[in-house]
Amino acid sequence: MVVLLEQLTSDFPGAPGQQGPGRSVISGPCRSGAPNPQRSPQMSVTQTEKTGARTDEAATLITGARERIDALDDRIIGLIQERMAVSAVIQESRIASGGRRVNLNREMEVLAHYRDALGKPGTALAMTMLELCRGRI
Ligand SMILES: C=C(O[C@@H]1C=C(C(=O)O)C=C[C@H]1O)C(=O)O
Repeated sequence: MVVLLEQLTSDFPGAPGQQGPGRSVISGPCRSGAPNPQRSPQMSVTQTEKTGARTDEAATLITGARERIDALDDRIIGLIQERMAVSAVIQESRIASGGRRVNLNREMEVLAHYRDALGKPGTALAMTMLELCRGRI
């Protein structure tokens, strides 16, 4: 499954780095199973398979950058959980006062905020986040 995900996310034709200037084309012996002259013996097959890199240098860079991404994702998830808790306080207060859980005018403001910052995918991200915070409507 891990290998499949790796292929899906980094080896499909439209993946970042698959096209355009600066992409090094690997051909010849590497593809036919013969030893890759760019890959040193110290580099474990596991690391190259995990990163999709063809050189030690790229594998090291990718491994370090992925650790940063994992740390960022942990913080993003923590912030989303914090947002869910704050949103719940608002919703419970409004419901207790006799109002409704959902306030569409406010949700439009949130959607516009994300769209202005991140473009069209920002809207989709905000919709998912709103669903996490108030459930499906
Ligand atoms: C948190 C609120 O309640 C609901 C949840 C929202 C959110 O999580 O951003 C926005 C609007 C409401 O549907 C609010 O009104 O501010």
